[in-house]
Amino acid sequence: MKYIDINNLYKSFGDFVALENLNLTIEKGEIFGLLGPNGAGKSTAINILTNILDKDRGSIKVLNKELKRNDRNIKGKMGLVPQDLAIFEDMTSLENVMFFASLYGLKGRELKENSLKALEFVGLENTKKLSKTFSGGMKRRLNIACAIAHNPEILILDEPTVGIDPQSRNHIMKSIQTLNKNGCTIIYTTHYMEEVETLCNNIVIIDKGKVIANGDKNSLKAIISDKNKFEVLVDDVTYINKNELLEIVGVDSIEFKENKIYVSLDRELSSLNEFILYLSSKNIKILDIKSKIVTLEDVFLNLTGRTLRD
Ligand SMILES: Nc1ncnc2c1ncn2[C@@H]1O[C@H](COP(=O)(O)OP(=O)(O)OP(=O)(O)O)[C@@H](O)[C@H]1O
Repeated sequence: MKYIDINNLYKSFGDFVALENLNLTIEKGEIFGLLGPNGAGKSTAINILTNILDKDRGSIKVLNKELKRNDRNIKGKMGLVPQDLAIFEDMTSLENVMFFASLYGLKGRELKENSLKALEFVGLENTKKLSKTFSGGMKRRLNIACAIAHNPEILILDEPTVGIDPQSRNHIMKSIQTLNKNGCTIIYTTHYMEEVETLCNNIVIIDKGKVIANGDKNSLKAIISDKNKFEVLVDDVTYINKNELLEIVGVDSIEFKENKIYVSLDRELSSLNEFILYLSSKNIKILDIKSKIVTLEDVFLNLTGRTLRD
């Protein structure tokens, strides 16, 4: 069953087109991944969906009904974890969660009980300490607690793990999976493809306000199933010209990391031979070659010629 259906969503800021006829469908009960590099339009789409921003045109249907501005019923079913922390630093964790839950109409005992449960769920204690004393990871978890105390049917998380320690990241990943198992539909936006690969059933990759690929992770990877990826360790990359390598027939993408070259090659062509001949012609010593597993990052690189974190 479709929970959200977005059709031809268009938004510009002056001359700049942030969303160019975006189409997305989110099924009830799934963890939906919205993947794209910085500036792709993820937050713009989320902000329109949550009524923070007005669209220019297009349609958004929630549970088959066109989303109207300030529809309280639909808003009450949603929880938003915004990209920028939205907590009051001079309040305790419980005060923060109770404040946001009260905006959704919770009162009295239910307000306190739900807020305590949300804090426990994200692994935060109810202390007298003010939120400003919390670590970055704790603040991120509090940000999530504030969005779930009213038990939303759909939770939208806009890059919830930016700049946090691995322990908090793991905790957040697990919390999202548990919420989903308990019936909450999740929209997860990020530019960390590893998170999307771990969490999401369906994934849409957007770039420059447009969908460039969608499907589950296996069907997305199948887009480049005719490619082999290698990690080539060399003694020196100084004299390698990326453009010359890209001119070799069958060389699809090239990335450098220190003395390693990551190369994606067409399986059908003998481009590996040509690639090695090029390195030899420059007197570059190959120290090691490893075959690599294809990731969603490679899919993005293949489709756009850029990495997600360029
Ligand atoms: N209010 C605004 N005025 C002008 N331009 C804007 C505004 N909001 C967003 N943009 C531009 O629209 C584009 C899409 O921004 P958006 O925040 O949706 O991207 P994003 O995919 O969420 O990226 P990030 O991961 O960096 O947040 C960016 O180029 C951004 O500069």
